[in-house]
Amino acid sequence: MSHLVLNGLSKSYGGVTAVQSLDLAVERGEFVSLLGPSGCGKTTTLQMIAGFVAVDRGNILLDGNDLVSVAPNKRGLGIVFQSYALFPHMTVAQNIAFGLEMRGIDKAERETRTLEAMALVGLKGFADRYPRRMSGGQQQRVALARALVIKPALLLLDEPLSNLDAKLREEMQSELRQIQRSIGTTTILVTHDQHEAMALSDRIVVMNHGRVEQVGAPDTVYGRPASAFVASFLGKTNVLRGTSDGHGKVSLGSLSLAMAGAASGPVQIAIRPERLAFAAVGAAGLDARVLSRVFQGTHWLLTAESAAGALTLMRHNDGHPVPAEGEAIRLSFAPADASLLREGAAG
Ligand SMILES: Nc1ncnc2c1ncn2[C@@H]1O[C@H](COP(=O)(O)OP(=O)(O)OP(=O)(O)O)[C@@H](O)[C@H]1O
Repeated sequence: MSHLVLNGLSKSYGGVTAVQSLDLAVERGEFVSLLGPSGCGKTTTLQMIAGFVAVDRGNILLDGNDLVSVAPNKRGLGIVFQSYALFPHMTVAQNIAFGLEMRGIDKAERETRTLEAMALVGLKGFADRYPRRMSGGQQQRVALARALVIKPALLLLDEPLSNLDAKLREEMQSELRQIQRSIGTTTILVTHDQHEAMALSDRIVVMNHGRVEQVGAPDTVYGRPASAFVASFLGKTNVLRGTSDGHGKVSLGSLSLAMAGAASGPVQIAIRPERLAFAAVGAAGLDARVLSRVFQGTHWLLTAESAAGALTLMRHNDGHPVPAEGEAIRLSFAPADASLLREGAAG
């Protein structure tokens, strides 16, 4: 049985649909991110799991038990917010021990578990410090220790790293992942940052307009996006226009590709810039003309136009000549790197 199951979860605010019939199964110990643009419903989903927002329709099953009518403080969940939400008048140790005190855990066990949680998040020696005398990263560690000390059934993280600067955020991402792996707590992260979702997650749930667009491992949603929305939300991509003959063949400008599953008529194909290569001399390919080239240190970024649409491609700065603006090029790619996009919710 999956650890957490969301079944047809729905929520509207007045006339605004925030989450529409969301289904998701999360396995024990999994790290799952809800990823999407502002307003796509990810926070509302997390808040329904936490119990802070009432569910209109659907179930939230934790180990098979429906949480919908269980009070938030009885769900046994650990939650970390973007704003840390620490108690300013309490020391680090008091902040962390608070949840244990509320649960009536005796003093000796409180102390042991608080010290363990502080060690887990790298805060040994900070017990008597007050939050205002700590950096953002340290405060977020306190918030994480406070969520974990109760040994929650689920860890819910709502944009926990977005107040930190870029370098610290990256450090905290790998630490957070390590901590989560070491304790194995099933974790749901809300983020609008695709890099963060890809770095941390076992699976990513890409959301748009209150619905799930795609669920999959990071390399799957990045490399095999199901829709134009997913392709464009997870980094740079090329969406090329072609025509399918309905019998497994797609024409893209000067290129003919074997691609199963497309009905006859116009189709859209996504291919990442780093997966486009120059075709070998004499080989078939997609003819294009370079519009611009920009040097980026480790690589060049080229834009080009083709009969299948505008393109961006990357060339590693490996000493080989790079075509100039106006030059004709022929591009190729492995059919496995191209994704047939689903019709619908683009942009
Ligand atoms: N308390 C509320 N009252 C009215 N509408 C709300 C409320 N909370 C959220 N909404 C609306 O529901 C939709 C989903 O909001 P939600 O906060 O879940 O999205 P989000 O993806 O988490 O966005 P963000 O990253 O900006 O927090 C939005 O259209 C939002 O305006």
